[in-house]
Amino acid sequence: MNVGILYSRIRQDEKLLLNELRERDHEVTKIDVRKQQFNIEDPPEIFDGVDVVVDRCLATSRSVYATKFVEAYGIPVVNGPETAEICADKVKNSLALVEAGVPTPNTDVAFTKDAAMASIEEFGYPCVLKPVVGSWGRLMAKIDSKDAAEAILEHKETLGHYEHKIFYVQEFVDKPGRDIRVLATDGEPVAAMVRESEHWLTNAAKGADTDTFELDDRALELVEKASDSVGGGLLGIDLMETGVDEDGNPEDYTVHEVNHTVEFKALSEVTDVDVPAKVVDWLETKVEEEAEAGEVSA
Ligand SMILES: Nc1ncnc2c1ncn2[C@@H]1O[C@H](COP(=O)(O)OP(=O)(O)OP(=O)(O)O)[C@@H](O)[C@H]1O
Repeated sequence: MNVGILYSRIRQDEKLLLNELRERDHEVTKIDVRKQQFNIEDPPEIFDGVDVVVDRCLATSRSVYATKFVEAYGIPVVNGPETAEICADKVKNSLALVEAGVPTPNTDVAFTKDAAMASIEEFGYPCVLKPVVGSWGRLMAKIDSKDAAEAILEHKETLGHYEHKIFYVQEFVDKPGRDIRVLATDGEPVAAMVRESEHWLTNAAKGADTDTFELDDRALELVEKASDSVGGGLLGIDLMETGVDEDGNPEDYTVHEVNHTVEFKALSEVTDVDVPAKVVDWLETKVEEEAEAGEVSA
């Protein structure tokens, strides 16, 4: 098959994917989105012969628009634009999870400093303020006091980009010093890891320690539901444990986020699972299914 990779920078994650595809003799078309003009009717030539497109754009806005074009050109794309749109925005992400009955941290959205302050006081201290768009834990604030809240809100209102004027206030989850990242393809886990840190942000990008994690039935159920809630695809599903029993086993979970252009280098390093191989297996199946569906409707 000919796999188009939408990208603006080739990271280690993309290299892993490209190596696996080439080892299996698949053709790879690298599509640097910075160099394309996406016409509303005629696809750029680079898409000729491409069977499936994998979106690996770093910038969310590019992901959302470029995948929309690929879909309009009639080429299967993972993840699709609807999924990208939900995952790219924490508000849409939270709403989708709630609608699907997936436990997720309670969240308020407010449009003014005063309304946000009322939410913060309601949640109590500490609570969390997140930018609606962003990743790697950037510009996230754990608010420990009213003084801190006032300062952060004022900074955001005065200095922030317009997206920072949407205040996303969330309850603080007292997790056991770690969160769980599951890489899943259409709700089927490929591998999972815990990210452990003394810092309240436990993102791998922030230097957290990582280790493998065995998913129990409840986690499996939530991963499937969380994936469905955003339309499926190759996703990174982030969970926090909301309690652990005497033996250190999770009592329940809350899903705080589903990521659409998920990084898997850190996971590959920690697990025995051949992550890129699993991802390419899934892609191959997807393309076969698309081809069969095309033959049936033809
Ligand atoms: N409500 C919360 N209570 C406690 N800790 C939280 C909460 N929300 C997030 N965290 C911590 O902050 C980290 C980053 O959160 P989140 O995933 O929402 O941010 P992000 O910028 O989208 O990160 P990434 O892109 O790596 O997923 C999580 O890994 C978790 O450890």
